[in-house]
Amino acid sequence: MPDLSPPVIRVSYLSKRFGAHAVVQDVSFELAAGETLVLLGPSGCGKTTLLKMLNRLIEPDSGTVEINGQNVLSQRPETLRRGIGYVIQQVGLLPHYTVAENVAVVPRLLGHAPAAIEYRTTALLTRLHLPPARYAGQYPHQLSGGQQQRVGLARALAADPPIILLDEPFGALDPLTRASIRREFRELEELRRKTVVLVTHDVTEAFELADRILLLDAGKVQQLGTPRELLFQPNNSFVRSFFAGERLALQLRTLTLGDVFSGDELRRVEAKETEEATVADSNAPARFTTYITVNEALEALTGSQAPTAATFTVAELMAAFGQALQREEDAWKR
Ligand SMILES: Nc1ncnc2c1ncn2[C@@H]1O[C@H](COP(=O)(O)OP(=O)(O)OP(=O)(O)O)[C@@H](O)[C@H]1O
Repeated sequence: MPDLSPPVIRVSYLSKRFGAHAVVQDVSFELAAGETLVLLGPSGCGKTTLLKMLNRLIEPDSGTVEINGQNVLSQRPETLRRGIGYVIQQVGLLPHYTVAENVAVVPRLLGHAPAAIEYRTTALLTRLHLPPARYAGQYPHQLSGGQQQRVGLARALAADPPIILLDEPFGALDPLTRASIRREFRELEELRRKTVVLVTHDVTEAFELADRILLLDAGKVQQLGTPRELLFQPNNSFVRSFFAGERLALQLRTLTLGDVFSGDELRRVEAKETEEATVADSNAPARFTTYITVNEALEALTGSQAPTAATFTVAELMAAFGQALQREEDAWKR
């Protein structure tokens, strides 16, 4: 049976001008429940304007946005926004409220019971590595940028909205903090179930987080597709040149062990891992499954927790990766 449920977000022919400047032009896309769409493109291409039209912080000139099959214009903006989590680069925490009070803002507006709010706040802060005993009573200025960003994310998740919009959520952080928060973000079970639209101009970030990427230039969609499609099957020269500078890094993050090794080779690795797996605790080294990316495998092989079960070396992995790239490029040429 085909799935007849409407997409969670459906955007049709959305356009917006500021004066003579057409900032978003005829943008359409659909997003299924649980999908993460990344809006990517150079500075000023209209990403933030597009994102803000989803929760009516900006009203479009033409086109429609439907959330769960309902036109957003038929709902009061305040009601609509309470059902959609929103995180911005500047975080926007209330300076005179504690961390716990900041997280509780929307659940309070929604009239949730105080005990339920406290339970939820405690759980979220714990999950986001901000132990409540230490951080719940602190004020935003007492936190580092990365910690403030986590509080912003906890606040967006507090009322458990099915949709989360994120505008350059890691933009203000230094590259190392940025990479580690991004990893935590990806592993957060809470977010995996949600429909997410995330704005970034960072291609690595887009490739790590996106199920699909919408690449914009001057307000127009240049390509909408999976990271793999954008990388190996670019629609036009803009798409190709946009990724040219980081091609190798992106290829390493796109191809998985399943792509580079044959089924037999992977079965050998998995059999050895199973044989050697003694305690499966959270400190156990990463396991080499079909789905882990070549980049993750390289990090595991060269890191302090190199899996003893590896049946291949870095050199063998790179050779197999080179061959897989060739196969991939040949396949798209055909
Ligand atoms: N309220 C406004 N009035 C006039 N022009 C605006 C307004 N908001 C945005 N713009 C212009 O629209 C264009 C797109 O802005 P937008 O913030 O959507 O881009 P962006 O892709 O998110 O950029 P960045 O990555 O730099 O944040 C820019 O040229 C910007 O100057």
